[in-house]
Amino acid sequence: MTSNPKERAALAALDLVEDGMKLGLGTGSTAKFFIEHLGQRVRQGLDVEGVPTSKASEELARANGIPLFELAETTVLDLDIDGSDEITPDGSMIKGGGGAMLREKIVARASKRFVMIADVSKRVQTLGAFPLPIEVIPFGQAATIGEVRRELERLGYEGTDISLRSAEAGGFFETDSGNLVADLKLGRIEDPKALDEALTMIPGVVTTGLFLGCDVHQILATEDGLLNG
Ligand SMILES: O=C[C@H](O)[C@H](O)[C@H](O)COP(=O)(O)O
Repeated sequence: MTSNPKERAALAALDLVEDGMKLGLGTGSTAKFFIEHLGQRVRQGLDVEGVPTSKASEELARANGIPLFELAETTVLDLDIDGSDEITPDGSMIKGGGGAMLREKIVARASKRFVMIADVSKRVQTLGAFPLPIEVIPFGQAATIGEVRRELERLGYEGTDISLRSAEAGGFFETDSGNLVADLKLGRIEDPKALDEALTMIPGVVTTGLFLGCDVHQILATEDGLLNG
């Protein structure tokens, strides 16, 4: 058994996978472990298909021989396995550290069961220490950010540091949908629902990294075992 908490959580999620399932394949370093181990099982004969939540996960899944398909109007996934940047005991999350939150939300919504895998450091009592990513369309981004700032002030977040995410190769980070990501350093989010509603009402904001009200099963791992398990 591995001592890596992310891999441990991924392996625990693998136990939930059954023959014939349609799966959502998450994004990030924890989901990567899941996809790699799933690939091993597929090579041993497991019959599943997956919908990746990012181009990176698509490439990884293909390299690991996992059959892929596209979401259609009537597609219902059996199980979505994804990571998180912060999660509270009641399952509210910040996601999007890798910029994949839009596809991740679509896939989570299409799934009968949503399982979050993470190392235990992602567990928080209050969201917001991790900067909240929001996806913004490039057109009029400066005006959109101005609106975001005004909404934050209206909600009582004074002088929030807002930065457009940079790409490692230089320039701005671009999401798989060709948009930008702004990271909001809020520190503490008292009312995530009110914040999410206010931000998503702004026309240039496509979505936020807040995942709220999901019926999510949490698998949190330490070096020694699973939390509560
Ligand atoms: O956009 C990225 C996703 O929301 C990830 O699930 C999240 O950032 C967690 O990633 P990791 O497993 O690398 O901590």
